[in-house]
Amino acid sequence: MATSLTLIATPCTAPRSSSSFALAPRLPPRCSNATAARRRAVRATTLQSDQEPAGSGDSGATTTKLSASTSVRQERWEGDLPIEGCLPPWLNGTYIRNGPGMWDVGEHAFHHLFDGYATLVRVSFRGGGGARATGAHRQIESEAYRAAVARGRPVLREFSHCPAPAKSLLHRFGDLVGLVTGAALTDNPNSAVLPLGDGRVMCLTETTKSSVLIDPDTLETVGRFRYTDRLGGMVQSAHPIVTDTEFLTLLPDLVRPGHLVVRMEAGSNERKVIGRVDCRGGPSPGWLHSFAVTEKYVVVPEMPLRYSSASLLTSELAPFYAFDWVPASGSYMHVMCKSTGKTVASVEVPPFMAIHFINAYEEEGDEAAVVVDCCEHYGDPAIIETLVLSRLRSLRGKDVLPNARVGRFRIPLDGSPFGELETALDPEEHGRGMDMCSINPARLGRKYRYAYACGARRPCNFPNTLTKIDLVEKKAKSWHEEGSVPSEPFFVARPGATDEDDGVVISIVSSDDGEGYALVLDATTFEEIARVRFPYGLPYGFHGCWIPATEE
Ligand SMILES: CC1=C(/C=C/C(C)=C\C=C\C(C)=C\C=C\C=C(C)\C=C\C=O)C(C)(C)CCC1
Ligand SMILES: [Fe+2]
Repeated sequence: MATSLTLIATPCTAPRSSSSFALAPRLPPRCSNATAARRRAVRATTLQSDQEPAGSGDSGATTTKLSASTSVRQERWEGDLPIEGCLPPWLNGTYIRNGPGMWDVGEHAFHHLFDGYATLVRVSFRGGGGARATGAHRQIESEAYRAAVARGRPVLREFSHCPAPAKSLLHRFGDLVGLVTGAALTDNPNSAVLPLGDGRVMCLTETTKSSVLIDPDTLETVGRFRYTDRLGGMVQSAHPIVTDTEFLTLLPDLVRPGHLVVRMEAGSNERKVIGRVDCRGGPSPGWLHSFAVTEKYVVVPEMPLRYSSASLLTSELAPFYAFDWVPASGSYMHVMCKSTGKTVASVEVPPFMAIHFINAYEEEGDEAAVVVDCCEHYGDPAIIETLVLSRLRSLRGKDVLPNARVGRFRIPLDGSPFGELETALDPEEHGRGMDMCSINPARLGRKYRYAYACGARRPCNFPNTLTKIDLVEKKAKSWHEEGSVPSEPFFVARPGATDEDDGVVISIVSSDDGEGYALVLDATTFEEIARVRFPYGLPYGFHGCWIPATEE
């Protein structure tokens, strides 16, 4: 494991994605066998194997293996990728994944998975006759990242890292201003990557200042996304709900515990308030990484893992980094009508701990309700500590991943004070672990059958399978390869499909032996149909997106 990082600002000479299909040398023919595909040299010309161990195999650069929790060794790389198996003829477009790929800077090694500086990984596919794939990775140039590289240590507050207080009184005053204004918080956008309805592509995490635009072809950081409204706010959901027409998100209010529900039209930079939900427990809002919507409603969760205002304002870590676990404060679900901004239900629910919400829908009739599904950790915040890097690295193969289930809330819309939380299917189906979920986006906010997630093949200390969960039959199918860590399975629908699971699932896999590849599964059968190998291992990443190719 490297504890320091040499940054190599590598000029990319390899062709770029959209035009690269035309320029790139021919890759192995469709449905080539794995050996033949691997024998073809990957053009890894931008990897500087003399300076940094970059990978393995045909690139010629062999040494230290990169795996899920090893920092990426170069700022960027771009090149052609060999395809093993068959890409579906309709799979034309670009998959981009965001995540915390760099946990070491200068002499500083971060402590937690969530701390890493954002690394984008891109795979552009062209299926059909003469199938091709190109790949790339690149660091997002946030202020946090650039300052850390320049100083050889982190300068802003990351998830588990608070910079030491300044020595001089004058600088301490500066620190205080930074804390109160939020300027001391990171802008490292390592969580989601989202194509907006107007064609721009945004990356972000939970600080409002972290929203940036990137170029999906070059992965270059275009610049900060500047909200032109005056809503301010230090934090936001890392998972806005984005459609062709709008961007919906929540802005937690840390002073008067609650959340603003806001909407931004495609093409605009101005968020407008739909309404406000008051939190019912205290002393601050429940941590809100993601939330759910139905066709009519926005569902605002409130769990007992709450923002620690004291931690955020004093730059000292709380028991759970930026959060306090306050079980006595209760758990609630609030439902706001999108068109009126009125809260139509606010119910107490059994204790829960959820980072990622899967989907929600309305049930009509005498017992009208909103059903909300999430990756639920049995009301226990232990998962946060499981994701400490030293544990991820040292406890491989040990059965220390806390149990998780598909938690299904039923929120009655008749004014009843309580909602229900049940387990949607036997958790043994997915190995008692599950998180990092996706659905067919056409089912967003509607009744749906399939969820894709990372599950567990025990013993394990981290989710290590891809799983397709059938919420009707209450069964799951899984993909697993010994020693491999797959990231969020991302569903891409076949153009023109009507069946919910007609498409593919894409995930990027980091294996213990230093391999990195994009895996393409048939979403119906959940069988592997192709893999596209990078010439080096890839760090773990969080969330992906799909950008269909435009007609040529
Ligand atoms: C959370 C706050 C901050 C920073 C957050 C950042 C930088 C990233 C959060 C990423 C998350 C929550 C990823 C979740 C992944 C879950 C996994 C892999 C689960 C696996 C389970 O089996 C600030 C900005 C520091 C301050 C406010 C709060
Ligand atoms: Fe997330």
